[in-house]
Amino acid sequence: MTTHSVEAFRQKNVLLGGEWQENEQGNRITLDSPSSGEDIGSVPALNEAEVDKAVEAARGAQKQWQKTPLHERKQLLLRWADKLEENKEAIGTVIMQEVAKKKSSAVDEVVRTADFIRHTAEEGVRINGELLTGDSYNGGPAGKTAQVSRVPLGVVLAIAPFNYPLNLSASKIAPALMTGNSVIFKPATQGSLSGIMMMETLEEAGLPKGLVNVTTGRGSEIGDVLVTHDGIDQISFTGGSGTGISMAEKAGMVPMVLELGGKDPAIVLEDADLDKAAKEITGGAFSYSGQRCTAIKRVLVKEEAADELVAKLKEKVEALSVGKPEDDADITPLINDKGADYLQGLIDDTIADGAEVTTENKRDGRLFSPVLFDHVSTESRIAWEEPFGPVLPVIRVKDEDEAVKIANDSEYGLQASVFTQDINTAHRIADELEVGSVQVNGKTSRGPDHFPFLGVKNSGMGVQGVRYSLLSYTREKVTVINQ
Ligand SMILES: NC(=O)c1ccc[n+]([C@@H]2O[C@H](COP(=O)([O-])OP(=O)(O)OC[C@H]3O[C@@H](n4cnc5c(N)ncnc54)[C@H](O)[C@@H]3O)[C@@H](O)[C@H]2O)c1
Repeated sequence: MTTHSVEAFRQKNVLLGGEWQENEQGNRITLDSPSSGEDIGSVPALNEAEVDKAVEAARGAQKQWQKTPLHERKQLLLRWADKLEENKEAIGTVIMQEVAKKKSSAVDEVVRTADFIRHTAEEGVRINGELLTGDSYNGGPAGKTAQVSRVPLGVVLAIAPFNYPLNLSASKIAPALMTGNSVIFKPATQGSLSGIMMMETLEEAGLPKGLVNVTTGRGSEIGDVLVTHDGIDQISFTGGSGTGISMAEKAGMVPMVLELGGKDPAIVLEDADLDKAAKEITGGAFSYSGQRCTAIKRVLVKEEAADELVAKLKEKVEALSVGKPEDDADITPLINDKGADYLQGLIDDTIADGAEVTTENKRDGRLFSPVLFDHVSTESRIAWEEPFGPVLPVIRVKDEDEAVKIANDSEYGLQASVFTQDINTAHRIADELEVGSVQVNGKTSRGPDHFPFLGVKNSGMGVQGVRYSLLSYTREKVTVINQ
C-alpha cells in the first residue's frame, strides 16, 4: 500500500494465499456509513471453497513460519507496527467512516494497535519453556529430564467484532504470528475495510505468502464453515455472548479464547469521592456511545450518596456532545438500525417500568442523546441486558451486600468498578464480585493492553493481554531425556 488516499468508495479485495483476490463469481458486500448512510466501500463475499483455499494456504505457510527465528518474527511485527502508525490518519479515517467512531478515538485506536504489536514483539522473544529434573519428584530418577517447550498451535482463526476493528483484530493476529502460528482473519463486516488496510500494511512489512488470509463474507454462508473447519487449530473470538457460546458448541475440541459481552456495574459507596466517581462513570459508560464490552452498564449506588451522585452524573452526561464522528462528537450514531431499535425498546420499557429520565431523551435515526435513568428497578430489563448504546441506569441499593448481589446475579462477569475511599472495603467487595477484573476507583476498561483481560460466566473463556495472549497460542511440548 503505497498511498492511503481517502477516496469516496473503497473496493477492497482480500488476501488469500498471498494474493489479493475477490470472490470468483464477483459477489461482494457493500458497507454503508452508520453516520451518513452513504455507501463507503465493498468487500468480497467469499464462499466455502474460498475458505478451504484460505485454510490450506495457512496450513502450508505455517510449517515454514514455525521454523523462522523468533528475532525475525519480531522484526516483522516491528516493521508492521511502524507501517501502521505511518498510516494512522488514513486508517483512522476509515474506522471513523465504517463504525462511526469519533475521529480522534479512531486515530488513537491505530496508534494503540501499533503499540500493542510492538509490545507483543518485545514480549514474544521472552516466552520460554522450562526444564524439569526427574529427581525433584519423590522417588524420581536423577537421569531423567523433561524439556518443556512451547510450540505453536497451528492455524488460528481470529474473529473480531465491529467496535475496535483494528485493536481487537491485531490483539489476536500479532501474538498468534509471534508464536509461530498462521492466521485466518475474519473481520466484522462493518470494520473490514480498516481491517484489510491493516493487512495491507502487514503485507508491506514483509508478510510471507499465505501466512495471514482474510475471509470476508456473510456469517450465514461462511461462519459455520470457518468455525467447524478441520484445518483450524485454535479460535480466538471477540463478540456477542450469543454468537460466542453457539460457536463454542459447534467447534468441539478446538482450544478457544472467547471475549464476550458484559454488564459491568459501578458500585458507589457513600464515602466515595463522588466527583471522581461521576467523571469515571461518565467516561466508562458513554465513550464510543456505550458500544464497548467494558462500558459501565449500570450504577449501583448506596442510597445515602445517590442524590449527589446522580446530580453530578447528570451534569456530565448533559455536557457530552452529540453529533457526527467527523466533528469529533462524544456521542455518534449507533452501528446499525437493529442496534438502535433494540436500544429504543430498552429505553421505552425502562420508562414504562417507572424509572426517572433525568436527561433529554431524543433520537434521530441511529443517533441518540445520552440517557441517564435514576430509580431503576431490578425488575427492568435494563438492569440485566447489554444496551450497547448511550444509556445508563442508576439502581439505588441499601447496602454493600445488595450491591454485590445485584452485580453477581448477572449472567455476565466481565469487569466491575468499586468507588470507595476505604481500601479494606474495596478489597472485601472485589473479593466477592464474580468478574474477570475489578477496578478500584476507576472506570472499567481493558487497557493498558498488557494487563490480563478476561470474562467469567457468559462473558468469556480464556485470557487476553500481551503475555497471556502469547501463551494462549502455544501449547506445551515435552521431550523427556533418559540418561
Ligand atoms: N469481551 C470483549 O473483549 C469484547 C470486546 C468487544 C466487543 N464485545 C462484545 O461484542 C458484541 C458486539 O460486537 P458485534 O456486534 O460485532 O458482535 P457479533 O457477535 O455480532 O459479531 C462478532 C464477529 O463474529 C462474526 N460472526 C457472527 N456470526 C458468526 C458465526 N455464526 N460464525 C462465525 N463468525 C460469526 C461477525 O461477523 C463478527 O466478525 C457485544 O456483545 C460486546 O460486548 C466483547
